[in-house]
Amino acid sequence: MEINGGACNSEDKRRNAQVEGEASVLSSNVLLDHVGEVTLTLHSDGLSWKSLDSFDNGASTCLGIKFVPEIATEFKLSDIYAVELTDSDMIQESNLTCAGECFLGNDSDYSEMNHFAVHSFQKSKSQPCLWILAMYTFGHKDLQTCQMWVNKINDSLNKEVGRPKNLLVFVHPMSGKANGWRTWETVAPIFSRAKINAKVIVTQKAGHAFDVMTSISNDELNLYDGAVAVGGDGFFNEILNGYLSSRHKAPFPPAPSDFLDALGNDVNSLVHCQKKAGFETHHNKESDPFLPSLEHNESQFSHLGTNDGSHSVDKEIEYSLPNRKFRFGIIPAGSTDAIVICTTGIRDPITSALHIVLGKRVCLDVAQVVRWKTTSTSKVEPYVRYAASFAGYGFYGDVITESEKYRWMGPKRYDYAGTKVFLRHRSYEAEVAYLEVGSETISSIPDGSRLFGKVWSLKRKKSERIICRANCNVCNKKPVCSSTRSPPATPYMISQETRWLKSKGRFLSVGAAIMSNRNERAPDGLVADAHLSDGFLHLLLIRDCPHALYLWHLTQLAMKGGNPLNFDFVEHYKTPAFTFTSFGNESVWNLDGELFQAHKFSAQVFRGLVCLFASGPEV
Ligand SMILES: Nc1ncnc2c1ncn2[C@@H]1O[C@H](COP(=O)(O)OP(=O)(O)OP(=O)(O)O)[C@@H](O)[C@H]1O
Repeated sequence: MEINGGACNSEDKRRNAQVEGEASVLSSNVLLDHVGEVTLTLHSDGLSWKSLDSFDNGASTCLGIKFVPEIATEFKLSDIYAVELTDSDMIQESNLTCAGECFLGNDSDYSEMNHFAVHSFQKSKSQPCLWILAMYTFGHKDLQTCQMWVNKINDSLNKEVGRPKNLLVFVHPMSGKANGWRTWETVAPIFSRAKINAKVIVTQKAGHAFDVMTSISNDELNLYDGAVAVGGDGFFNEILNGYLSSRHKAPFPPAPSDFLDALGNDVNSLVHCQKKAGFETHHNKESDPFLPSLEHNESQFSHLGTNDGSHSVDKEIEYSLPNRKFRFGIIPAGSTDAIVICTTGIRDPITSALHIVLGKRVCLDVAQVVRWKTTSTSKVEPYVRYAASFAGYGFYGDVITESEKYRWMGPKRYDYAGTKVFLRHRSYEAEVAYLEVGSETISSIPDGSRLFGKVWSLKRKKSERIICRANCNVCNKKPVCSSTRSPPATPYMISQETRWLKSKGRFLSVGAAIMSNRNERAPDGLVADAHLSDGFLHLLLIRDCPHALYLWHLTQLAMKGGNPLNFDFVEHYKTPAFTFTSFGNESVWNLDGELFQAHKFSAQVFRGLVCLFASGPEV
């Protein structure tokens, strides 16, 4: 269809306007704000415009000065998030510049125009991960023509797959520098322009979002396309745990090998405890010498479920995981925001909002952590938590504990607490066992690594590292998210060639990086080549060492291009599962920035268990 609506006084140009390339859906001559008269064409996959003025490539002169508009001449539908009729007065006030006046003629002509705006974005030239809002305003004398353009573009946008329509938005008002609400106010117009229904919940206290996510029925959850966290990593972790705690059904990871020894002869108490907590025993064939794995059922979180009558975790529909439709979004407003940086490449609320409204998708590995015992003297009470980015003990736990005393400092508390904990230089005794995966599984990872452990880590040159980025080959190798029928397997469940190896001693820290954890303090992250969805975590064991060497390691972490793992006291293992037992004085764990006390626990990675509205960083 072609419409010659008479935007300006150039009838001939309009008639002669030809659309090159593929067949157009709609074409009109309109005025493009800041450019002049153009032929605007809607194709099946995007919009393009061509200047009808006698200037090359849209370049023009204004008062004798050559003006080359720095705006795109075509944009893909997948990059357009909204189109709307706009108020001409508003446009006139906000947009008329020298260029606009020159091109558009006098003010009275302009005010007779009707307008529609196409909302898209541009990538920053200096930082391609930074997406900047861009609005293109088109004018036409005929209101119906403008309305038709809006309708046609909207029809095309409605055919774009994967865009959310209904979202649950959790805002943590006290997050970061206590500007969670202001951050939401900044991005909310993007959601309303994109006609997304957002149910906004401003949290009143810690645990509020968790309660909402656990108590919402699966039927109701299915009405939403996702949940958005306006806050930090800890806040996202809380929402993730609320989502998974009653819905993720999978065998537990094998428990630490001395687990039965610790119980002595009182095996009955373990069985009793499992039953009370809603667990069933489940024999794990491959985990010898580890305890048989346990499987939890829906009554595991009975305190949050139907047993106490306060919540209605529905029984009628099973919730399948991973769920491709239900995605998480994070609008960064926290103190560190490592998950946002790793999944969008930048810490910017507008960029994150655009990833959400445009319906981007990336899958994330999630670590399931099962705490068997809180302290050495406490009884066995299995308790499950999930972590998306990082679990750390020793230095990392102590920094969080210390920083809690200085909440009033805002995000700076981490630097202050970090310095104090560094000066203390405390080490902790622990035993870590990790699963070494055989060649069958390793060969499925197209990164050339054939050996695990320290050798794997230290012998690799920086140039051999494959960094996780948008459309990452490593993460896309097995698209587990495409299957909504069966639960994702952990890699060691597939492979027959598995072996548990142990490391025991005094550690300054024990860390498990599920993703690279890039952040402003560690520009390459804790592990530069960790992937978002390869089914592995990176175990980092930092053995007790002289203070100066530890400082050197931390300095390397803080440097872009540093090599923090290249030290004798650093052990690095890529593994899908590990167990941990502490001895003597204990530190605490830090799970995605939140405190977690555990004397004995097991962890396993579920590949691509959840999806995020993000496309991976363009690093
Ligand atoms: N309204 C609230 N008041 C106080 N705490 C809250 C509130 N809502 C959520 N929380 C809790 O605050 C914790 C930290 O939130 P968030 O991650 O957004 O902030 P942060 O400043 O980045 O802190 P951290 O660095 O500890 O992650 C979350 O675990 C969450 O449970």
